[in-house]
Amino acid sequence: MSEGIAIITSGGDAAGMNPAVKCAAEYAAKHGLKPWLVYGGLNGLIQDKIVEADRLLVSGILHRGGTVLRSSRSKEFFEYSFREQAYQNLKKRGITKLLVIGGDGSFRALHQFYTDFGMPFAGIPATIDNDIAGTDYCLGVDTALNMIRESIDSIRDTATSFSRAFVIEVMGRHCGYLAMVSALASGAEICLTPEIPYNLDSIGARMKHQIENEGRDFILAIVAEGTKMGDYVTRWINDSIGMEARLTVLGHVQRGGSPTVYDRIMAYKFSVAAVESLISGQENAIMVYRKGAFGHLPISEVCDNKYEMDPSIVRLCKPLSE
Ligand SMILES: Nc1ncnc2c1ncn2[C@@H]1O[C@H](COP(=O)(O)OP(=O)(O)OP(=O)(O)O)[C@@H](O)[C@H]1O
Ligand SMILES: O=P(O)(O)OC[C@H]1O[C@](O)(CO)[C@@H](O)[C@@H]1O
Ligand SMILES: [Mg+2]
Repeated sequence: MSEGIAIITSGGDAAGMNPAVKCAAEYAAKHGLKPWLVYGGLNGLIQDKIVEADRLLVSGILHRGGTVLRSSRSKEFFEYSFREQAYQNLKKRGITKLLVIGGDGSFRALHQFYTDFGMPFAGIPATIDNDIAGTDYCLGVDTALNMIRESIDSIRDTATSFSRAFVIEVMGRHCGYLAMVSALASGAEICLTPEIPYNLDSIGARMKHQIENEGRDFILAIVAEGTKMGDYVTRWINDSIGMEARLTVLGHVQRGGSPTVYDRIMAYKFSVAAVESLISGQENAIMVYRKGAFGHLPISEVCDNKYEMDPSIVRLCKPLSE
Protein backbone atom coordinates (compact mmCIF):
# COMPACT_ATOMS: atom_id res chain seq x y z
CA MET A 1 0.00 0.00 0.00
CA SER A 2 1.35 3.45 -0.86
CA GLU A 3 2.28 5.80 1.93
CA GLY A 4 -0.27 8.49 2.75
CA ILE A 5 0.54 12.18 2.68
CA ALA A 6 -1.95 14.67 4.12
CA ILE A 7 -2.06 18.20 2.73
CA ILE A 8 -3.30 20.93 5.04
CA THR A 9 -3.66 24.71 4.83
CA SER A 10 -3.36 26.55 8.13
CA GLY A 11 -3.28 30.07 9.59
CA GLY A 12 -4.37 33.10 7.59
CA ASP A 13 -5.47 32.16 4.08
CA ALA A 14 -3.12 33.32 1.34
CA ALA A 15 -3.51 33.47 -2.43
CA GLY A 16 -1.45 30.63 -3.87
CA MET A 17 -2.65 28.07 -1.36
CA ASN A 18 -5.04 26.53 -3.90
CA PRO A 19 -2.51 26.05 -6.71
CA ALA A 20 -0.13 24.65 -4.09
CA VAL A 21 -2.75 22.11 -2.95
CA LYS A 22 -3.49 21.09 -6.53
CA CYS A 23 0.14 20.71 -7.53
CA ALA A 24 1.16 18.91 -4.33
CA ALA A 25 -1.70 16.39 -4.58
CA GLU A 26 -1.03 15.66 -8.25
CA TYR A 27 2.73 15.49 -7.86
CA ALA A 28 2.50 13.23 -4.81
CA ALA A 29 0.12 10.82 -6.60
CA LYS A 30 2.41 10.72 -9.63
CA HIS A 31 5.36 9.80 -7.42
CA GLY A 32 3.88 6.89 -5.55
CA LEU A 33 2.28 8.59 -2.54
CA LYS A 34 -1.40 8.53 -1.68
CA PRO A 35 -2.55 12.16 -1.20
CA TRP A 36 -5.19 13.13 1.36
CA LEU A 37 -6.79 16.54 1.92
CA VAL A 38 -7.46 17.95 5.38
CA TYR A 39 -10.46 20.30 5.45
CA GLY A 40 -10.56 23.10 8.05
CA GLY A 41 -6.89 23.44 8.97
CA LEU A 42 -5.73 22.11 12.33
CA ASN A 43 -9.30 21.97 13.62
CA GLY A 44 -10.13 19.70 10.68
CA LEU A 45 -7.25 17.43 11.60
CA ILE A 46 -8.70 17.07 15.10
CA GLN A 47 -12.28 16.71 13.83
CA ASP A 48 -11.30 14.02 11.31
CA LYS A 49 -12.17 16.05 8.21
CA ILE A 50 -9.70 14.13 6.08
CA VAL A 51 -10.63 13.04 2.58
CA GLU A 52 -8.70 11.09 -0.03
CA ALA A 53 -7.69 13.48 -2.80
CA ASP A 54 -9.01 12.80 -6.27
CA ARG A 55 -8.78 14.68 -9.53
CA LEU A 56 -12.16 16.35 -9.10
CA LEU A 57 -11.38 17.72 -5.64
CA VAL A 58 -8.31 19.56 -6.88
CA SER A 59 -9.54 20.67 -10.29
CA GLY A 60 -10.90 24.15 -11.01
CA ILE A 61 -9.25 25.61 -7.92
CA LEU A 62 -5.95 27.10 -9.00
CA HIS A 63 -7.39 30.50 -9.94
CA ARG A 64 -9.30 30.90 -6.68
CA GLY A 65 -8.19 33.03 -3.73
CA GLY A 66 -8.26 31.84 -0.13
CA THR A 67 -8.08 28.12 0.42
CA VAL A 68 -10.69 25.63 -0.75
CA LEU A 69 -9.44 23.34 2.03
CA ARG A 70 -10.42 26.10 4.47
CA SER A 71 -8.32 27.08 7.47
CA SER A 72 -8.48 27.82 11.19
CA ARG A 73 -6.64 29.26 14.14
CA SER A 74 -7.08 26.32 16.45
CA LYS A 75 -7.09 26.80 20.22
CA GLU A 76 -7.44 23.03 20.68
CA PHE A 77 -4.22 22.23 18.85
CA PHE A 78 -2.24 23.75 21.75
CA GLU A 79 -3.52 20.88 23.93
CA TYR A 80 -1.89 17.46 23.79
CA SER A 81 -5.16 15.54 24.03
CA PHE A 82 -6.51 17.17 20.87
CA ARG A 83 -3.23 16.65 19.04
CA GLU A 84 -3.39 12.98 20.02
CA GLN A 85 -6.87 12.83 18.49
CA ALA A 86 -5.45 14.35 15.30
CA TYR A 87 -2.65 11.78 15.27
CA GLN A 88 -5.09 8.87 15.60
CA ASN A 89 -7.10 10.25 12.65
CA LEU A 90 -4.00 10.19 10.49
CA LYS A 91 -2.73 6.84 11.74
CA LYS A 92 -5.93 4.95 11.02
CA ARG A 93 -5.66 5.98 7.36
CA GLY A 94 -2.01 5.04 6.99
CA ILE A 95 -0.95 8.68 6.64
CA THR A 96 2.71 8.97 7.52
CA LYS A 97 3.66 12.40 6.18
CA LEU A 98 2.20 15.89 6.41
CA LEU A 99 2.52 18.82 4.07
CA VAL A 100 1.53 22.10 5.69
CA ILE A 101 0.92 25.24 3.67
CA GLY A 102 0.86 28.17 6.08
CA GLY A 103 2.79 30.62 8.20
CA ASP A 104 5.27 30.44 11.07
CA GLY A 105 2.57 29.55 13.61
CA SER A 106 1.47 26.59 11.50
CA PHE A 107 5.07 25.38 11.25
CA ARG A 108 5.42 25.62 15.04
CA ALA A 109 2.23 23.61 15.42
CA LEU A 110 3.52 20.83 13.17
CA HIS A 111 6.89 20.86 14.89
CA GLN A 112 5.12 20.30 18.20
CA PHE A 113 3.15 17.49 16.53
CA TYR A 114 6.40 15.88 15.37
CA THR A 115 7.84 16.14 18.88
CA ASP A 116 4.72 14.41 20.22
CA PHE A 117 4.25 11.65 17.66
CA GLY A 118 7.22 11.64 15.28
CA MET A 119 5.08 12.50 12.25
CA PRO A 120 7.40 14.12 9.66
CA PHE A 121 6.24 17.16 7.76
CA ALA A 122 7.31 19.61 5.10
CA GLY A 123 6.30 23.27 5.16
CA ILE A 124 5.44 25.63 2.33
CA PRO A 125 5.61 29.29 3.40
CA ALA A 126 2.24 30.90 2.69
CA THR A 127 1.34 34.11 4.47
CA ILE A 128 0.75 37.63 3.25
CA ASP A 129 2.91 38.88 6.14
CA ASN A 130 6.17 37.68 4.50
CA ASP A 131 7.53 37.25 8.02
CA ILE A 132 9.13 33.80 7.82
CA ALA A 133 12.85 33.62 8.58
CA GLY A 134 15.08 32.17 5.87
CA THR A 135 12.85 32.78 2.84
CA ASP A 136 12.64 35.91 0.73
CA TYR A 137 9.14 34.96 -0.42
CA CYS A 138 5.94 33.50 0.99
CA LEU A 139 2.93 32.57 -1.14
CA GLY A 140 0.24 35.24 -1.19
CA VAL A 141 2.53 38.25 -0.90
CA ASP A 142 2.50 39.26 -4.56
CA THR A 143 -1.29 38.99 -4.75
CA ALA A 144 -1.69 40.99 -1.52
CA LEU A 145 0.68 43.68 -2.77
CA ASN A 146 -1.31 44.00 -5.97
CA MET A 147 -4.57 44.29 -4.02
CA ILE A 148 -3.01 46.98 -1.81
CA ARG A 149 -1.57 48.82 -4.81
CA GLU A 150 -4.97 48.90 -6.47
CA SER A 151 -6.62 50.24 -3.29
CA ILE A 152 -3.99 52.93 -2.78
CA ASP A 153 -4.21 54.03 -6.43
CA SER A 154 -7.93 54.47 -5.94
CA ILE A 155 -7.57 56.32 -2.62
CA ARG A 156 -5.09 58.64 -4.33
CA ASP A 157 -7.90 59.76 -6.66
CA THR A 158 -9.85 61.16 -3.69
CA ALA A 159 -6.72 62.49 -1.99
CA THR A 160 -5.81 64.57 -5.04
CA SER A 161 -9.41 65.63 -5.76
CA PHE A 162 -9.95 66.89 -2.20
CA SER A 163 -6.45 68.01 -1.21
CA ARG A 164 -6.57 65.56 1.64
CA ALA A 165 -4.18 63.35 3.50
CA PHE A 166 -4.90 59.64 3.64
CA VAL A 167 -3.38 57.33 6.19
CA ILE A 168 -3.61 53.76 4.93
CA GLU A 169 -3.07 50.95 7.40
CA VAL A 170 -1.87 47.71 5.86
CA MET A 171 -1.60 44.24 7.38
CA GLY A 172 1.55 42.26 8.15
CA ARG A 173 1.18 41.52 11.86
CA HIS A 174 4.58 42.56 13.36
CA CYS A 175 6.28 42.75 9.97
CA GLY A 176 6.51 45.92 7.87
CA TYR A 177 7.21 44.22 4.53
CA LEU A 178 3.80 44.88 2.95
CA ALA A 179 3.86 48.48 4.16
CA MET A 180 7.35 49.17 2.82
CA VAL A 181 6.85 47.64 -0.59
CA SER A 182 3.43 49.21 -1.09
CA ALA A 183 4.67 52.63 0.04
CA LEU A 184 7.40 52.43 -2.58
CA ALA A 185 5.13 51.05 -5.29
CA SER A 186 2.49 53.72 -4.76
CA GLY A 187 4.78 56.70 -4.30
CA ALA A 188 3.66 57.43 -0.74
CA GLU A 189 5.15 60.38 1.13
CA ILE A 190 5.26 58.69 4.53
CA CYS A 191 5.84 55.10 5.65
CA LEU A 192 5.82 53.90 9.26
CA THR A 193 6.88 50.35 10.05
CA PRO A 194 8.12 48.48 13.12
CA GLU A 195 11.56 47.98 11.53
CA ILE A 196 12.56 51.55 10.65
CA PRO A 197 12.75 54.12 13.47
CA TYR A 198 10.56 57.08 12.49
CA ASN A 199 10.62 60.71 13.50
CA LEU A 200 7.31 62.56 13.32
CA ASP A 201 8.98 65.95 13.89
CA SER A 202 11.16 65.65 10.82
CA ILE A 203 8.36 64.08 8.77
CA GLY A 204 6.15 67.05 9.77
CA ALA A 205 8.83 69.55 8.77
CA ARG A 206 9.35 67.76 5.42
CA MET A 207 5.62 67.80 4.67
CA LYS A 208 5.17 71.45 5.69
CA HIS A 209 8.14 72.48 3.53
CA GLN A 210 6.60 70.71 0.52
CA ILE A 211 3.16 72.22 1.19
CA GLU A 212 4.50 75.75 1.63
CA ASN A 213 7.19 75.74 -1.07
CA GLU A 214 6.46 73.00 -3.58
CA GLY A 215 2.70 73.03 -3.99
CA ARG A 216 2.04 69.73 -2.24
CA ASP A 217 -1.70 69.47 -1.66
CA PHE A 218 -2.23 65.82 -0.71
CA ILE A 219 -0.42 63.20 1.34
CA LEU A 220 -0.37 59.42 1.27
CA ALA A 221 0.93 57.81 4.45
CA ILE A 222 1.29 54.03 4.67
CA VAL A 223 1.28 52.67 8.19
CA ALA A 224 2.03 49.03 9.08
CA GLU A 225 -0.55 47.56 11.46
CA GLY A 226 2.32 46.45 13.72
CA THR A 227 3.07 50.08 14.65
CA LYS A 228 -0.49 50.65 15.94
CA MET A 229 -0.04 54.25 14.79
CA GLY A 230 -2.92 54.60 12.31
CA ASP A 231 -5.30 56.66 14.47
CA TYR A 232 -2.56 58.71 16.05
CA VAL A 233 -0.90 59.67 12.76
CA THR A 234 -4.25 60.63 11.23
CA ARG A 235 -4.97 63.04 14.11
CA TRP A 236 -1.41 64.27 14.02
CA ILE A 237 -1.58 65.15 10.29
CA ASN A 238 -4.85 67.02 10.91
CA ASP A 239 -3.65 68.91 13.94
CA SER A 240 0.08 69.40 13.38
CA ILE A 241 0.42 69.56 9.61
CA GLY A 242 -2.98 71.18 9.16
CA MET A 243 -4.24 69.03 6.30
CA GLU A 244 -7.62 67.32 6.51
CA ALA A 245 -6.85 63.63 7.05
CA ARG A 246 -8.74 60.35 6.83
CA LEU A 247 -7.76 56.85 7.92
CA THR A 248 -8.41 53.80 5.73
CA VAL A 249 -7.79 50.42 7.31
CA LEU A 250 -7.53 48.07 4.34
CA GLY A 251 -8.17 44.95 6.43
CA HIS A 252 -9.00 41.61 4.85
CA VAL A 253 -9.43 43.05 1.36
CA GLN A 254 -5.66 42.54 1.14
CA ARG A 255 -5.79 38.84 1.89
CA GLY A 256 -8.22 37.71 -0.79
CA GLY A 257 -8.30 37.71 -4.56
CA SER A 258 -7.30 35.43 -7.38
CA PRO A 259 -3.60 34.50 -7.12
CA THR A 260 -1.32 36.42 -9.47
CA VAL A 261 0.67 34.54 -12.10
CA TYR A 262 3.71 34.85 -9.84
CA ASP A 263 1.91 33.27 -6.88
CA ARG A 264 0.63 30.41 -9.05
CA ILE A 265 4.06 29.58 -10.42
CA MET A 266 5.73 29.95 -7.03
CA ALA A 267 3.05 27.67 -5.57
CA TYR A 268 3.94 24.97 -8.11
CA LYS A 269 7.66 25.26 -7.46
CA PHE A 270 7.28 25.23 -3.68
CA SER A 271 4.96 22.21 -3.89
CA VAL A 272 7.27 20.14 -6.03
CA ALA A 273 10.17 20.96 -3.68
CA ALA A 274 8.09 20.02 -0.61
CA VAL A 275 6.86 16.68 -1.96
CA GLU A 276 10.35 15.81 -3.16
CA SER A 277 11.79 16.61 0.24
CA LEU A 278 9.31 14.23 1.89
CA ILE A 279 9.94 11.49 -0.68
CA SER A 280 13.68 11.78 -0.13
CA GLY A 281 13.12 11.14 3.57
CA GLN A 282 13.74 14.65 4.81
CA GLU A 283 11.92 15.45 8.03
CA ASN A 284 10.57 18.82 9.10
CA ALA A 285 12.08 20.89 6.33
CA ILE A 286 10.67 24.27 5.42
CA MET A 287 10.88 25.18 1.76
CA VAL A 288 12.59 28.51 1.17
CA TYR A 289 13.28 30.79 -1.76
CA ARG A 290 16.47 32.78 -1.31
CA LYS A 291 18.40 34.95 -3.73
CA GLY A 292 16.48 33.46 -6.63
CA ALA A 293 16.93 29.79 -5.71
CA PHE A 294 14.77 27.17 -4.00
CA GLY A 295 16.07 25.22 -1.04
CA HIS A 296 14.97 24.11 2.39
CA LEU A 297 15.89 24.77 5.99
CA PRO A 298 15.39 22.77 9.17
CA ILE A 299 12.35 23.90 11.14
CA SER A 300 14.53 25.08 14.05
CA GLU A 301 16.36 27.57 11.85
CA VAL A 302 13.07 28.99 10.66
CA CYS A 303 11.29 29.13 13.99
CA ASP A 304 14.20 30.30 16.15
CA ASN A 305 15.14 33.20 13.93
CA LYS A 306 13.52 36.46 12.96
CA TYR A 307 12.74 37.37 9.37
CA GLU A 308 15.26 39.87 8.09
CA MET A 309 14.01 42.55 5.77
CA ASP A 310 15.77 43.04 2.45
CA PRO A 311 18.24 45.87 3.24
CA SER A 312 17.76 47.44 -0.21
CA ILE A 313 14.04 47.90 0.52
CA VAL A 314 14.81 49.34 3.95
CA ARG A 315 17.26 51.77 2.37
CA LEU A 316 14.70 52.94 -0.16
CA CYS A 317 12.03 53.33 2.52
CA LYS A 318 14.10 55.13 5.13
CA PRO A 319 13.57 58.62 3.66
CA LEU A 320 9.80 58.08 4.00
CA SER A 321 10.22 57.58 7.76
CA GLU A 322 12.22 60.74 8.44
N1 LIG B 1 3.30 26.18 19.62
C1 LIG B 1 2.17 25.71 19.07
N2 LIG B 1 1.64 24.54 19.46
C2 LIG B 1 0.51 24.07 18.90
N3 LIG B 1 -0.18 24.71 17.96
C3 LIG B 1 0.28 25.90 17.52
C4 LIG B 1 1.49 26.46 18.05
N4 LIG B 1 1.71 27.64 17.44
C5 LIG B 1 0.70 27.80 16.57
N5 LIG B 1 -0.17 26.78 16.62
C6 LIG B 1 -1.37 26.59 15.79
O1 LIG B 1 -1.10 27.01 14.48
C7 LIG B 1 -2.14 27.89 14.05
C8 LIG B 1 -1.66 28.77 12.95
O2 LIG B 1 -0.73 29.72 13.47
P1 LIG B 1 -0.99 31.28 13.26
O3 LIG B 1 -2.41 31.56 13.65
O4 LIG B 1 0.08 31.99 13.97
O5 LIG B 1 -0.92 31.50 11.69
P2 LIG B 1 0.31 31.35 10.69
O6 LIG B 1 0.44 29.96 10.27
O7 LIG B 1 1.52 32.00 11.27
O8 LIG B 1 -0.23 32.18 9.45
P3 LIG B 1 -0.55 33.75 9.38
O9 LIG B 1 0.44 34.43 10.28
O10 LIG B 1 -0.39 34.08 7.95
O11 LIG B 1 -1.95 33.91 9.83
C9 LIG B 1 -2.55 28.59 15.35
O12 LIG B 1 -3.80 29.20 15.23
C10 LIG B 1 -2.56 27.40 16.30
O13 LIG B 1 -3.71 26.64 16.14
O1 LIG C 1 -7.84 37.18 10.07
P1 LIG C 1 -7.44 37.33 11.50
O2 LIG C 1 -7.49 36.06 12.26
O3 LIG C 1 -8.17 38.47 12.15
O4 LIG C 1 -5.91 37.75 11.54
C1 LIG C 1 -5.42 38.93 11.01
C2 LIG C 1 -3.95 38.75 10.87
O5 LIG C 1 -3.71 37.73 9.91
C3 LIG C 1 -2.93 38.23 8.86
O6 LIG C 1 -3.77 38.69 7.84
C4 LIG C 1 -2.06 37.12 8.30
O7 LIG C 1 -1.20 36.68 9.31
C5 LIG C 1 -2.15 39.39 9.50
O8 LIG C 1 -1.63 40.28 8.56
C6 LIG C 1 -3.20 39.97 10.39
O9 LIG C 1 -2.61 40.66 11.48
MG1 LIG D 1 2.27 34.02 11.11
